[in-house]
Amino acid sequence: MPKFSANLSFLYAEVPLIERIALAAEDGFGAVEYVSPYAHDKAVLAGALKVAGVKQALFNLPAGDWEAGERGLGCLPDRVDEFRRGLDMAIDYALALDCPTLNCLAGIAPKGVDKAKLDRTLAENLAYAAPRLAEAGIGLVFEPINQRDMPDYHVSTTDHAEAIMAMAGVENLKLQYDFYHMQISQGDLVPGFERLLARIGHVQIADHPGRHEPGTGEINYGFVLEALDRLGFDGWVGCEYRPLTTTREGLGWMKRWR
Ligand SMILES: O=C(O)[C@H](O)C(=O)CO
Ligand SMILES: [Mg+2]
Repeated sequence: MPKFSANLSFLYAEVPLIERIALAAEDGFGAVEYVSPYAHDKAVLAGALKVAGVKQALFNLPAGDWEAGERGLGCLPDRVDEFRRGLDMAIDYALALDCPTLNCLAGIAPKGVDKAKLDRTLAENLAYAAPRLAEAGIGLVFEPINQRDMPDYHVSTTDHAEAIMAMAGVENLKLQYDFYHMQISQGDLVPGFERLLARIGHVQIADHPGRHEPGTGEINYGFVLEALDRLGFDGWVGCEYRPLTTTREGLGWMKRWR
């Protein structure tokens, strides 16, 4: 049975983040994840997880100035110091929240900078972070994101991500396989997942078009989720979709998997 994590940057958006944790638990999610915990006191977050009885599955390394359009520091050659400082803060939060996995956002490719230099910077940052996270008992993932939702995001395909992993050459580095982005960037969803299974540390789901609940679009999530089970994927499956109406009204698709 897939283990579902509620992505609180998308679900229960009608209430503040801390309150979303209890709602996710009431609806049967075993874990929560979100883009960023850093605006919140880690003790408050840890307390809310404990009271609700859910785990923290994932969050992202500090990703720069989100409001200004930044989407990660991973590939940015002039932000390496900031990346490293952010890593320390992320480890601090992950230990307080008992979070097993952190996601590194590669970032938007700056105009006019050689792509090979961006690749090298990303690989070096991942190679710096992975062993430090391993020492703290935390896994590292990074995620290809489609160009339509995030124009100029540096990594959009699994081929590119695999090349970066080969350059980084470290243990403790896996992929975040987001079926929504994969559908837009390259398709071949289940065979692609199966080929990379041993290198996948976290999964996320949403339907396409619209990035809404499974069952609202063209992706056959019955088939996809059965495949995850059949293939023995035992990581968290993050529900990273925008509910068509409210989160609760849109949870019908999950009943089959309880
Ligand atoms: O957008 C996504 O798919 C991500 O998983 C993310 O965390 C950045 O928005
Ligand atoms: Mg995602």
